[in-house]
Formats: sequence, structure tokens, C-alpha cells
Amino acid sequence: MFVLRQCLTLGTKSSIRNFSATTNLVNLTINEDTGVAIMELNKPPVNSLNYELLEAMHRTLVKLENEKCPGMILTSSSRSTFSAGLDLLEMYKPTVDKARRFWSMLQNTWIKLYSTPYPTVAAINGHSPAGGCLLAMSCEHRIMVPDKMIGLNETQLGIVAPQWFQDCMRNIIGERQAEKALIAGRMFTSEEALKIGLVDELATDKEDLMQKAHDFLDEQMGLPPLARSVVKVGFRKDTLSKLINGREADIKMFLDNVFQPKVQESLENYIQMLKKK
Ligand SMILES: CC/C=C\C/C=C\CCCC/C=C/C(=O)SCCNC(=O)CCNC(=O)[C@H](O)C(C)(C)COP(=O)(O)OP(=O)(O)OC[C@H]1O[C@@H](n2cnc3c(N)ncnc32)[C@H](O)[C@@H]1OP(=O)(O)O
Repeated sequence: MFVLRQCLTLGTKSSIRNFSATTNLVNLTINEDTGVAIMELNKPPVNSLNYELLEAMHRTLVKLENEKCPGMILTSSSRSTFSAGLDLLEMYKPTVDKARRFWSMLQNTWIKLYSTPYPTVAAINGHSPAGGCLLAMSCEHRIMVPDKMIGLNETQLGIVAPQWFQDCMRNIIGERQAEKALIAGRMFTSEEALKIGLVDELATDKEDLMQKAHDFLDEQMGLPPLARSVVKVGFRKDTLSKLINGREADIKMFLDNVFQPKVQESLENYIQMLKKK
């Protein structure tokens, strides 16, 4: 039985279930019998990742870890989109302070999500470009509904997917496929993504998606948790350490590039194009 409760303060595992009470950017539902958490991104219309959404995700992830969450499903409340990736408005003509704060929160959130000791599954119920694809790739397992698009499309926008985005893709689909996909900024249909291993399973609809996500977690939760998490983090440690040890350099790379006139021009054109659609 799922129980969703509004709350204003952080409390015990059984007392809190909807945890971004002030903004509701993240709906957190916890199954009281199994402890499984469903983290639903809820920033209409397309869950673009701005500072506030990233911060709400980060807080939720910290809480889940502190409460020894046994497993988590990441999904979206939107019918069309899992996440449209980074909020373009955060990168278009920001102040240096705002850009730095934003990028640092993106790093925080990714580090937490990529390194959870508990199993994570992305229930991808819509399009998942760029930063949306990063979120999905950071989970351990990906299940996607048909006829949607996923990929790291940055090149097509005239920007560059940071090294750690690229590493996540390489870790999943391998060097050759990742190189081709990243150079082209290729978006894959759900069916193509399954074929190259970018997603693990397809689901027929949302109900099937959630059932399959629960099935994956049931299987994982049957394994000894400590051994499971040591192996997981062992596989991910090189990718994680590269960013953790190079956070300042990564922020500098972002700041150096995002203020380039060419990058600002690309962002402006893209934002205009999306608005005119
Ligand atoms: C050398 C280094 C160079 C550069 C360094 C600089 C930067 C570092 C780059 C960092 C990496 C970047 C990662 C990213 O994630 S960038 C974002 C990429 N995202 C996309 O390309 C997706 C764009 N969106 C879409 O394609 C569609 O919106 C989508 C998701 C398929 C959904 O389609 P649909 O349901 O039809 O919805 P609409 O298109 O009508 O959109 C509704 C509404 O939302 C606005 N919007 C969409 N996406 C974003 C976004 N990412 N950020 C902000 N706003 C977004 C859209 O404009 C509409 O707004 P409106 O006001 O018209 O309602």
C-alpha cells in the first residue's frame, strides 16, 4: 500500500512521505511494507533541471540514504517527458554566482544519485534528452515506455556534454557506441536505445513500467546489501573520483565555456526555437 503524506519537517521513515513540502518539485512516496521509494520529478511541463529541482532531488537522496532506503524508483509526473535535461534558462545569460551555484548543485545531485548504496531504477515514462538521460544513466537499471527519445544531444545544440556525462554513457554502451552517439549528439528512440543497451527493458505502458521497476528492485533487494553496494560502488568509483577530485576544475570548465558568445548564441537560438514550436 502506498501512502503519500504532506509534511513540513523531516521525520522518521514512517512519518514522512512527501518531502518537498514547500515546492512539491519532488513527490516522494514510500511503501510502508517494503520501504521502496518512488521519487517522482514534478516540475511541469517538462522537468527541466533548474537549481531548485536539483536541490529538492539532492535533499531527497540524502534523506533516503540516511533512512537506509532499500531501493528507489526515479520517474516523472509528466505524461510526455521524463526530464528535458538542464534548464536552459539557468545557462542563458546567468551571473557568475548563479552559474556556479547551479553547476555545483548539479554535481552534488549526480554524485549522490550515482553512488547510492541501495538499488536504483529509472522508470523512463517520457523523453529523456541530455541531463534527463544523465539522470536515467545514473540509475542501475533503465526501463522505458515505447516511442520516446533518449540520448545526450548536446553537440546538436552547439554545447558539449561534460566528461562525466560522457563517462556515464561509455560505462553503459561501451567506447565505440558512445563515441559515435556523443559526436553526433544522437537521440535514440526507445527501441533503438534497447538495441544498443542504453536502456535495459521496454514497458508497454506506465503500469507495466512500474511493475517492471518493482520486479527489478525485488530481485536486487534479495541480495546481501553490503556486498551488493560494495560491488556497485567499486564499478563506479573511477567515474565518481574523477569528478569528486576535479569539482573545481569542472566548474571552471563550465564557467569558461558557458559565457562564450558562441555558446550563448546557440542557447538563445535553441530557446527561441523551443518557444516557437
Ligand atoms: C566546450 C563546452 C561547451 C559548452 C559548455 C556549456 C554548457 C555545458 C553544457 C552542459 C550540458 C547540458 C545538458 C543539458 O541538459 S542541456 C538541455 C538539453 N535539453 C534539450 O535539448 C531538450 C529540449 N526540449 C525538448 O526537446 C522538448 O521540450 C521535449 C523535452 C521533447 C518535450 O516536448 P514537448 O512536450 O512538446 O514540450 P515543449 O517543447 O512544448 O516544451 C514545453 C515548455 O518547456 C520549455 N522547455 C523545454 N525544454 C526545456 C529546457 N531544457 N530548459 C528550459 N525550458 C525548456 C519549452 O521552451 C516550453 O516552454 P513554453 O514557455 O513555450 O511553454
